[in-house]
Amino acid sequence: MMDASILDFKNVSLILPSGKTVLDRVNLNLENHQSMTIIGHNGAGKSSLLKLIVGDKFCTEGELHILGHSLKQQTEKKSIQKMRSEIGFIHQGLHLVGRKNAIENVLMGRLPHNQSIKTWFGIFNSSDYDMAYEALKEVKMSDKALMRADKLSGGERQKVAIARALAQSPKILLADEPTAALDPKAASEVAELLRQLVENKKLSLITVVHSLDLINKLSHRVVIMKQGQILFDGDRQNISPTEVNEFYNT
Ligand SMILES: Nc1ncnc2c1ncn2[C@@H]1O[C@H](COP(=O)(O)OP(=O)(O)OP(=O)(O)O)[C@@H](O)[C@H]1O
Repeated sequence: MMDASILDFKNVSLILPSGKTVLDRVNLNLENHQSMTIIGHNGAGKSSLLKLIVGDKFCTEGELHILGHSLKQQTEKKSIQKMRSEIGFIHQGLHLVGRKNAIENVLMGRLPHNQSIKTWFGIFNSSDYDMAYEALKEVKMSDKALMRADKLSGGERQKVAIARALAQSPKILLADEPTAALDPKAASEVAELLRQLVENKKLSLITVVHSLDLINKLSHRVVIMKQGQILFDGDRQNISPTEVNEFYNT
């Protein structure tokens, strides 16, 4: 690809073997350093869209390019691994290893960049430790680096999950409902942290959210999905809260 697109969906559909259409002729483009927030009802296809972006699933129709890689069933595994190393995924539901401490969890973000067999036994080199510590500092959690993940609060665990994605030195950050498990105060704090990090580090952020009030915190661009299709894709100023609410109630 010659343009600055880091993500390019052209008429992308995902149809399951059962015949169910999960994504229906999706056209979506994102340029470097841009962000977007995706909203939609349960089952609209948001998580499936994220799975296509990281190569966990492949489109059955259309064309998909991510960070210059064409993604389809036949794409070489090596090419998918290279692309994945440049995408930090902050999962829904705080996927941390409870018995490991914060910095050990963050170090897992270095795995895609470090194929040494030692890393699979938890032995990382000092530059990996430095990057992990730096990432914890960025989310203001360096003082809790040695605390077990299962002793941290929900908001702190989510910050560690963000640090793990940052330690990967990603070009794109994907976040699937990053504040879903948090109380409103912690949710607002984590959303603000994500916004600042994306701005300061000039990353691209693609976030799936459920709560409408988070949209304003995370990005100007809003994508609304329904039944596998994109109903709206534009600046949040071009859609009123009433219209968004109407969409949610239909
Ligand atoms: N492997 C699968 N087998 C059967 N159905 C699937 C599969 N993957 C996705 N679907 C269906 O495709 C639709 C879209 O699912 P998806 O998880 O992408 O939606 P979503 O918008 O992320 O929903 P939620 O907000 O509930 O997480 C749903 O109806 C889901 O049941």
